[in-house]
Amino acid sequence: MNKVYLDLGNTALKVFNSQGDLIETYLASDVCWIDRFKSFIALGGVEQAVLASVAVKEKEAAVMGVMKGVAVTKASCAKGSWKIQHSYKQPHRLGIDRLLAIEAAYREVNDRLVVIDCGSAITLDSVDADGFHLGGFIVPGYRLQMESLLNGTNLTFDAVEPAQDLGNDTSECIRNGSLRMITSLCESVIKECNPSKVILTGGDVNGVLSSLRSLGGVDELLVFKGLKYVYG
Ligand SMILES: Nc1ncnc2c1ncn2[C@@H]1O[C@H](COP(=O)(O)OP(=O)(O)O)[C@@H](O)[C@H]1O
Ligand SMILES: CC(C)(COP(=O)(O)O)[C@@H](O)C(=O)NCCC(=O)O
Ligand SMILES: [K+]
Repeated sequence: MNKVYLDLGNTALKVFNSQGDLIETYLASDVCWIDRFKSFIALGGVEQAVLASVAVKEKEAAVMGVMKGVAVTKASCAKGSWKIQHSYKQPHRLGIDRLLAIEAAYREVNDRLVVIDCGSAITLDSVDADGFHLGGFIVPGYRLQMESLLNGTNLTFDAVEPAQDLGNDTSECIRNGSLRMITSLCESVIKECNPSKVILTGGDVNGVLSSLRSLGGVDELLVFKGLKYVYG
C-alpha cells in the first residue's frame, strides 16, 4: 500500500488506500489514537501520503510528526490544478475538505450542485454549472449542537434517536429540534440553489442524520476523490 490519502477532520482521522478503501479510522476522542496511528505507520508500508487537514495545528503537527520518513503532500488551494474557482475573499480560508468535496462532486456532475458535509460541523456548498463556488454555510454538527446545550444550560437528556416530529419530553424536543433545524436548513438551501444534484457526505449521514439521505445522493468518498483528482 505505498500511498495513502488522509482526511483529518475535527473529529476523525481517516486513512484511505489508492482504491478508496477506508483502511483506518481514528477518533480524536480516543486517548490513544495517535499511538495507534503511529503503530500503523511503523508497519512500514506507507511511503507517500496526501493529507487534507482542517484540524487544529497541534493535532496536525502530531500527525505530521508520526509520518517522519513518509513523503507527505499537504493539500491546499494554492497547490494543484483545480476545476473549481471559488468565491472566498481570502481563498486559503476555505476549508480544504470543503474545496476537495466540491471539486470531486463537480468533476463527476459537471453541473449545478450542492454538497452537504455532516461531520463535526455541517457545511453546505453551492457550485454553479461552470464550477464556480457560489458560497456556503457552516453550522455546528449534530453532536456539537447537543454539547452546546449540555454545556450552556441546566438541561439533561438521553440518547434517543432523533425524529422529525414534535417532541413530548426534553430529550425528544432537543434531539428532534436539532434534526429539524438541520433538515430545514438543507431544504431551504436546496430550494434556493435549485441544483441538478445534491450530494451528502460526512460521518453523520450514516448515523444520526441518516434521514437526510432522502435529500440527495450519498458519497462518503468525496474528500478522498478530491485528493485523488487533484494530487494523483
Ligand atoms: N466520541 C465519539 N464516539 C463515536 N463517534 C463519534 C464520536 N465523536 C464523533 N463521532 C462520530 O464520528 C463521525 C465523524 O464524522 P466525520 O465526518 O468524520 O467528522 P470530521 O470530518 O469532522 O472529523 C460522526 O458520525 C460523529 O457523530
Ligand atoms: C468548517 C469546518 C470546520 C468543517 O470541518 P469538519 O466538520 O469536516 O471537521 C472546516 O471545513 C474548516 O475549518 N473550514 C475553514 C473555514 C471555512 O471553510 O470557511
Ligand atoms: K464537515
